[in-house]
Amino acid sequence: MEPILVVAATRQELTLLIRSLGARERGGAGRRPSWLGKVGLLPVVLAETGIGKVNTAAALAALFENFIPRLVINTGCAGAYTASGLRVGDLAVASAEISGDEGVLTPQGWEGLDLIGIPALERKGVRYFNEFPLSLHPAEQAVQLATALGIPLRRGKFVTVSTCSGITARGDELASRFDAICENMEGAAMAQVALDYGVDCLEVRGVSNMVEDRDLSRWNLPLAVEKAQRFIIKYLETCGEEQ
Ligand SMILES: O=C(O)c1cccc(C(=O)CC[C@H]2O[C@@H](n3cnc4c(=O)[nH]cnc43)[C@H](O)[C@@H]2O)c1
Repeated sequence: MEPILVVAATRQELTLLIRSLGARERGGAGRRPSWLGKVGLLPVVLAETGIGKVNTAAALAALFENFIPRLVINTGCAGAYTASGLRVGDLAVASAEISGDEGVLTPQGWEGLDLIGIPALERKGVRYFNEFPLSLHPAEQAVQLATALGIPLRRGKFVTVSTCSGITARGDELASRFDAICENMEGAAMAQVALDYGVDCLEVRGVSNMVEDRDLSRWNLPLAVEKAQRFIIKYLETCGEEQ
């Protein structure tokens, strides 16, 4: 049975999963640590990619050269945009990922890679510039599971940034430009590499902070990563039951 792969930027975002799945360290993720565990009969590989798009892309390329999972799940925390309806501790599922700061700043404003005319990825005749779709079925399953469990979760577009928005106005600008609900630093890299290798992908993040004028006293990273991991465990259990 092909494993499901779960990736996160930091160890904190995987610790509960590693423990709950009785996972043991393995190789095969390039220069990054990874573990193999099980949910019932379902094998699950967990990998710590490091922060940001470069680390995520490097880790996923190394992993996919080693094996092709049936699904890759990106988890961790995220900053929610003010108009999203999300609150700290809620969950968010990506319908699409957007590379939010790859493009050109012109005198008329920001433009994406389409202005340059060079796509980030071309696959099966489709040119992908800044936006990468995520797989529909796993996201719908996640929404249904959250509804059944009474867990607050919203599905919408995520923005991936290299410069985090520590200013309310910048977050509001990205939210309205891309019609997005939250931001992070890795998801677009996962979605692009998964699309390139033809691997289904899902992204579920816990909201650690609102994207507002930077005030770390209002953040709750431990709550966000715990909520996200507890939900991923439930999701993996439903995948295991389908076998
Ligand atoms: O110190 C800061 O100002 C700061 C700003 C954004 C994120 C952090 C982190 O410590 C977490 C980075 C980590 O978590 C994801 N994340 C969480 N919140 C956000 C956000 O508001 N904007 C972008 N990324 C966020 C991200 O995927 C990283 O892996 C500190």
